[in-house]
Amino acid sequence: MDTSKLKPHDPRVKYETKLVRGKTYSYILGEPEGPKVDTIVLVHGWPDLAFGWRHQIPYLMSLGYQVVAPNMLGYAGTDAPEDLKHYSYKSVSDDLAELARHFVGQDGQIVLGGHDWGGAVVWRTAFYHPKLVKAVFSVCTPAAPMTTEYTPLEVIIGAGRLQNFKYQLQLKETFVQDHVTGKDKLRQFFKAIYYGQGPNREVAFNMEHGLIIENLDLIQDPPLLDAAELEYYVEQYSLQKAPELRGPLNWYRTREINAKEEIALGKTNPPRKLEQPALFIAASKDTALPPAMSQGMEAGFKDLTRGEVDATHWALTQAGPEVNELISNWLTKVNS
Ligand SMILES: O=C(NCCCc1ccccc1)N[C@H]1CC[C@H](OCc2c(F)cccc2F)CC1
Repeated sequence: MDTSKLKPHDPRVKYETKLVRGKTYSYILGEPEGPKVDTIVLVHGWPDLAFGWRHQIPYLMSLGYQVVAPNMLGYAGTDAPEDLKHYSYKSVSDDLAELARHFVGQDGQIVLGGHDWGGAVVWRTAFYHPKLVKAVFSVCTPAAPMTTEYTPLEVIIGAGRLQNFKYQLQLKETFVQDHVTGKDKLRQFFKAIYYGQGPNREVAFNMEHGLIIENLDLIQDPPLLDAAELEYYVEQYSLQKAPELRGPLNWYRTREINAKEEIALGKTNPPRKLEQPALFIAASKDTALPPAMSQGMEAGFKDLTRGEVDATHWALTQAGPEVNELISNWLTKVNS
């Protein structure tokens, strides 16, 4: 079968929606041609879409996997609830579990994969739903230990730690959603996020500041998105009513909610090593999630496989074949 990357509105996959714990989720569904080996659920990050897995979906289908890639809460044809509680790791994990069970039944199992925020989500989902998740992988995002006390990000960054997360101090406020609304601004935003630059190599997004609004209109075509893909991102984000980035940015407003939830859950469900086979793929040039952040994560796993690809944060598209090979080799072990 044709394992080339999905194009926008690609006929090789289906585009469906399901009501999941009161929210409508839209998702890409890819069916294998022959007998199904397993079901894989793929979870994207920010600012991305199910389409962000376009290099992986046809390839995994050709290996015999049924692939379910949701647009996560706040994105594209999925609901963007106002209440931030719906965006917590625990709530999103429970959404993914319910969505997955539509495909594998109450006692079935899935392989679960994530990128970026989706990587953070899949580590927690494997913890909260150990019977459902038979194996779990994350691209770029290392596993963070369960929170035992809440420290505001301002305090952590003010103390000189996690400087690569400085941009999150801007994203959690309303500046970006107030200034990036409407198709033209969204188009410039995606050009900036996917490494487009101005005529004098100006950038309009970096880890230090986040969005640099004064450079936004200078940004030219991005190296990592072709014209049709760029339009698809603009079109899909425009399915949300203005401010279109409110839902996606809500993920950056969950830090206290996640901390409180994990502290409470930790009392009845204490941290333990993940028993499932796990794969972590680092991206050598990811400035938001540098490989060094994964130091020591082995301590949380019984069976962790590590890989690395030579790519930026957008490793799924920039190093598609290399990511696919690492996943495939690991899946062979999982199913052996
Ligand atoms: O903000 C994120 N992605 C946006 C990248 C923007 C970008 C655009 C263009 C080029 C490069 C970058 N990702 C989040 C994902 C969750 C993370 O928080 C939880 C967490 C920890 F704090 C520590 C260890 C693991 C862990 F999961 C915090 C970064």
